[in-house]
Amino acid sequence: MCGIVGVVSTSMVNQTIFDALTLLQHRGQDAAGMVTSHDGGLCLRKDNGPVSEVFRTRHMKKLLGNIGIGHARYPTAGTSSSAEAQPFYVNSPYGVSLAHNGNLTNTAKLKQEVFESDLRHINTTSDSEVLLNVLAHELHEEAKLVPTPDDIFNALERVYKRIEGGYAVVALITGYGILAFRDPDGVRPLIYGSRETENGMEYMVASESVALDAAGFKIERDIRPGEAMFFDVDHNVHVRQCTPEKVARPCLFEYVYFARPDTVIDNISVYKARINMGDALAAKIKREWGDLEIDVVIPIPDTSRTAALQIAQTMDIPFREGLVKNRYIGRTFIMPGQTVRKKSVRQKLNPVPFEFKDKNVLLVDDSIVRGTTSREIIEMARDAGANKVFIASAAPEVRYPNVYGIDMPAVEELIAHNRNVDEICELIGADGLIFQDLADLKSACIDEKHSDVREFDTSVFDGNYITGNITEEYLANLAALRNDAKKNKLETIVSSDMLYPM
Ligand SMILES: O=P(O)(O)OC[C@H]1O[C@H](OP(=O)(O)OP(=O)(O)O)[C@H](O)[C@@H]1O
Ligand SMILES: NC(=O)CC[C@H](N)C(=O)O
Ligand SMILES: [Mg+2]
Repeated sequence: MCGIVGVVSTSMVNQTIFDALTLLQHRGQDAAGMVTSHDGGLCLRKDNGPVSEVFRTRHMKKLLGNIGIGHARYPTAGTSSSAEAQPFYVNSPYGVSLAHNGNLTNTAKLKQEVFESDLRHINTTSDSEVLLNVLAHELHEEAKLVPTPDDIFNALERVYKRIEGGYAVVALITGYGILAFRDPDGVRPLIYGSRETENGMEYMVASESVALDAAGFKIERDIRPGEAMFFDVDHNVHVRQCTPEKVARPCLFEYVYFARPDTVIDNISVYKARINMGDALAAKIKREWGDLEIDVVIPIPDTSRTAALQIAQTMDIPFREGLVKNRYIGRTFIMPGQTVRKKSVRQKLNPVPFEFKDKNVLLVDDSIVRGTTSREIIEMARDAGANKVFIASAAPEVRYPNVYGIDMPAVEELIAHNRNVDEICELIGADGLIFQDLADLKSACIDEKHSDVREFDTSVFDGNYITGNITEEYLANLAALRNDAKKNKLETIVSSDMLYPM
């Protein structure tokens, strides 16, 4: 779920992109990068690490120009080597840089085509580098020394025909402008806004509205599924619908976990959705555990806070911050590798013992995926002297792999795979466990007044892959390629090979 941003400005963009990436850091904390363009030249900085570490003053000083794109990476394909940090760049045609959020689901086929028909070289195992080369090839096919927006859109229409999966993309075409586009189902989010200045209009396109708000850009609208926008260097905006018009079916997990609560995706407030999730879950708890004595509701920080507070209020039970979060440790779920994830839960969350001692505690989390967090927290609660430990999840059981940009490739790693609620409860060591129902989660996210979205990508909960091209064989290959053990091995090979020294 990387964070992407593109800015066309009337003044230097480096600080604006840096600030936007900082606001999108929760979407990817492994690597960051930025490309800016100045006088026909390009400045690129990317590396592993969080935004504040990747861009030091010495880099910022060199990132010159009024137009640029940025990326905050959570690796979901390839490896987490610095060679796969984004934006990626190819020099022909024009010099194109690209930042991508999501996953392509036909990377292997595309890669072969890129080598054998497009006669291009791919340097890494990243799906985003393949995507960039497909775009570059199709732009090249237009054979225009000076491409018009129509030439660019014509090329992009062919890209849409070739690529499959979930994607939101920003690409800087050096000397011409920024191209932004979203997959045909709108699985991955992308929004744009404008800012009026004395010197003219400025535009920002980003994964989440929060990046626009903070920089003072007025939100224009979400980019529609299958729609492309081109912001040219003269600050004109061009639009083309490249695939048949559809209502977006955004990823339901964005509302559950990925997005910041103050973001609005496809006109649905993430905060409101999480409040509604709390209401629905409280109703289920009352229904199923009506007679249970619960003394205190404790959220598992951070993301579950909004829903947990609502549960406590609805059920008239005290809400307490019984777990203190170390604010300097990132999100656990998007860390690469189970060992580091497990260790970081303990480093990140510490109990306030008297909130647990002799109490019947209801812990609330937004989701239970591998069970890493809940297992550790329940043990902590018991160590702190809790009488009974119940846990409620604002999302249903995650039973299926994700193929559109969340790194959940192997079903065996999912705690709910082939297990019922009682078995999961036993495994995480709780006295009781409740999951939200999928229908309730969907209703919590639907906002009929503000948004036309009625359906979501719910694949991780029900195995229904909306692109229609996901076979058992594909899933088996994905699991074999990207399970935790295999990933560790790949990291070692790639980093020692120094494929792409920076
Ligand atoms: O069952 P698991 O595999 O542990 O995954 C689910 C947990 O991971 C996420 O927290 P994370 O620490 O990533 O981020 P947060 O601080 O935003 O809650 C999520 O909010 C759950 O707490
Ligand atoms: N989380 C994402 O959107 C990742 C983008 C791309 N698949 C990568 O791994 O770099
Ligand atoms: Mg969490």
